[in-house]
Amino acid sequence: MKTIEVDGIKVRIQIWDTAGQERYQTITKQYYRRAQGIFLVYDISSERSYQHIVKWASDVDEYAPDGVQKILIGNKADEEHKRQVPKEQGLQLAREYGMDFYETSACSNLNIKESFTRLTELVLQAHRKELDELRGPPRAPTLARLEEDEQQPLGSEDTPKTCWC
Ligand SMILES: Nc1nc2c(ncn2[C@@H]2O[C@H](COP(=O)(O)OP(=O)(O)OP(=O)(O)O)[C@@H](O)[C@H]2O)c(=O)[nH]1
Repeated sequence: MKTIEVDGIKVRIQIWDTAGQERYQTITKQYYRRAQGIFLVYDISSERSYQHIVKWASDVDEYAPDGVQKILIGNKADEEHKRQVPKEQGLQLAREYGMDFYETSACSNLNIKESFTRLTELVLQAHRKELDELRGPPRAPTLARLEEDEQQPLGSEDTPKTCWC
């Protein structure tokens, strides 16, 4: 679980890292059904992992809900010396699928926040109508709610902690 702020809205996202290995695929497919956003990730130092994206994308088409948002990721961008997949090749595939594309590095923290924020933005946009209903028209009760929120103790769900002891 992670809370991020997008467009002034605090969004709590639940992240599942599915197993890549073939033997877990029966389980993996179960997770697609409730997904709202999906990262398709390959390793820039492995042409083979890039080739697998076609299979992942077709599984997502088959098992994920229709409106699911997808982003293509080329991870391990810190391993430039081992690169087998040119950035242009990743971009090209993303264009074909109509997806955004990021090269990331979990090691150097490159584009991690950016890609999660973007995927969340896309999910929010896709659910804009429900979101507007949630926000509701601006009216007095909102003020009352704000006052209530201010009284929440430090360390409650979305309040950043200043001390963990
Ligand atoms: N250099 C580098 N190594 C990475 C990066 N991200 C992950 N790794 C390494 O790659 C290996 C595999 O990482 P995992 O997170 O297990 O990859 P995965 O795709 O979830 O693997 P599966 O569980 O088989 O699906 C580990 O040794 C990680 O430390 C990265 O951005 N850069």
